[in-house]
Amino acid sequence: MLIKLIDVNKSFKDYKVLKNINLSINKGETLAIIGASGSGKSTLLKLMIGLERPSSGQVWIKNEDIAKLNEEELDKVRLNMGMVFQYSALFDSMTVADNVAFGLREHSSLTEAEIGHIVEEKLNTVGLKDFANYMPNELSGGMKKRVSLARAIAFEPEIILYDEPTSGLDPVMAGKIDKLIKYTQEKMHVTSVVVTHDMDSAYYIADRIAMIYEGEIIALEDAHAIKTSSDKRVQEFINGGRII
Ligand SMILES: Nc1ncnc2c1ncn2[C@@H]1O[C@H](COP(=O)(O)OP(=O)(O)OP(=O)(O)O)[C@@H](O)[C@H]1O
Repeated sequence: MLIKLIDVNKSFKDYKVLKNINLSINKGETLAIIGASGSGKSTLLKLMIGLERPSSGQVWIKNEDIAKLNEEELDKVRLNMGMVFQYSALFDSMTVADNVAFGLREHSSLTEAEIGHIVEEKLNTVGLKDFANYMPNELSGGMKKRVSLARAIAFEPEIILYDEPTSGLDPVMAGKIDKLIKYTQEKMHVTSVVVTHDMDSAYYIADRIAMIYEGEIIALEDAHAIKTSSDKRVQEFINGGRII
């Protein structure tokens, strides 16, 4: 087990966003998290990387309960994790190559030559080797997401968390991102957690799909079981409210 949440609750003031979450994610697995807007998906992802702390419960990443760690200890755990944010979160004043190199420069003792080599290799992986010297504002949304992915894999982390990686992209670009997510799993044996609204993407990339409804996990199954679920809330969500 690489990630394990035990009895996790999260409230903002009096509002309970996540209720009694128990979730185990295996090494090498891709888990998709689906659910309506505001159901708590992003909060769940943030708990897994320590950007939010649970109000109660445990968040195990490998052999550490990160809910108990201070910022410095958390930083060490995060070196083993990559995150692809919803809006890419690139530094606008840095080139694509510098964005990908940023974490390596901050957190490793690699030489500039070694970093340059890694940046080239990762940009090549995401199909952007010719864009190293571009600025983020010269790229499309899908290209920015790919740069963000290159940055997330630069450290060769064991875990990658994706917050809506295909939202706002056309179907072809969304398909490219999905293939890259699958590539990181198959070739790099990464464990991935992907928050998405995109059911085609969830079916394609995920070993299992977790559905959150009003802060609770109401289904945790493979794609076939989700598609054929007898739970009305699941059917309504996956069919976009169009009950069939
Ligand atoms: N820092 C915060 N302070 C207060 N409330 C918050 C905070 N972060 C999230 N919330 C609330 O928690 C709820 C769940 O938010 P979250 O972003 O996890 O939902 P989501 O399922 O990812 O939604 P979406 O699909 O729209 O991104 C929302 O009602 C939101 O307003």
